[in-house]
Amino acid sequence: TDLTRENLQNWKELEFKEYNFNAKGAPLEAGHLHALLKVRKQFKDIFVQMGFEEMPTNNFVESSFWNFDALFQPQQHPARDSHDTFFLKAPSTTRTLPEDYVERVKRVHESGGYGSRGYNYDWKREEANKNLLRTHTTAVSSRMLYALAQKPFEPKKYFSIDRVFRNEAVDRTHLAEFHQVEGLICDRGLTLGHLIGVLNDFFSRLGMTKLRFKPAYNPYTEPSMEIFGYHESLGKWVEIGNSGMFRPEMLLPMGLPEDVQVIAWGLSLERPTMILYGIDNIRDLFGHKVDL
Ligand SMILES: COC[C@@H]1[C@H](c2ccc(C#Cc3ccccc3)cc2)[C@@H]2CN(C(=O)Nc3ccc(OC4CC4)cc3)C[C@@H](O)[C@@H](O)CN12
Repeated sequence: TDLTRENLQNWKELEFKEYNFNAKGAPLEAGHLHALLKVRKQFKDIFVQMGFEEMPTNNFVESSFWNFDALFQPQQHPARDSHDTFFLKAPSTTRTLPEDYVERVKRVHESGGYGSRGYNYDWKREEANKNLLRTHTTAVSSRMLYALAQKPFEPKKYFSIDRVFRNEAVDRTHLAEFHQVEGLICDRGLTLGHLIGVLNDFFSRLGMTKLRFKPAYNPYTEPSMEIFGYHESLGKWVEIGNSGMFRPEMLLPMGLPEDVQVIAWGLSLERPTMILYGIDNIRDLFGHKVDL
């Protein structure tokens, strides 16, 4: 019917069905935030609330120097061979390193110093130049601490949450890559007690209020502790991360003052996400069939 004035009026004569206010609306086709991204935001919010600044992690490619040598990880360490690490073919080597700092790292590996015996081996520059996919975000922490040491000292709290790559056999709970979460505090007079305190604070914000610590070893931290937390709903103790105090052999060649310590800890994003969302096969975190 054409839109004449009288036609527009005739709706008054039409019979309308009673409006059903209980009818459900049509389901909205909406997207979902991926569980990993929701947990990443949860961790980021916790770090920001605790006064931590985020480190720039936008370089998956790293030199062996920053990923290993700067951390006092010896060149013959098993983690540094191609069974555990993805080395790059092109560009296979890094271009620039701070030469004076490289000299101090070479010396502390070969003959110690700063009160350390060192490892007593021939440190090779070619090994340090090899490019790789970073195996931990601790490579970013070493860059940040070196940069901090080039200015008059001020205490800092940094965190990072990003992808790391390990050339390992994949299985139900391990992929060749995962997201590492890392926090560090750099200040004068820090002790293991401060580390235990900040870990209790950090994990209590995740609902883990009972923590236990077990002595552990990392090449770049001494002492080191594995962290366990009692998970109420699982009703059992779960391993929730690793931690320690960066060694003087790492901090002093950077130029940090002798009375400055750095406490640090790390965990993953995948494991807490799997626990928080009840996912028992890590592949269910990825791929098309996700409906978290
Ligand atoms: C090769 O994979 C290592 C990974 C990953 C990990 C381990 C250590 C570090 C580190 C470090 C570090 C140490 C010293 C200084 C700086 C960084 C980072 C990631 C998780 C670390 N882990 C881990 O995330 N477990 C975890 C964390 C949180 C959590 O939250 C609860 C649900 C609320 C539950 C579980 C422990 C285990 O899963 C472990 O089997 C697997 N680990």
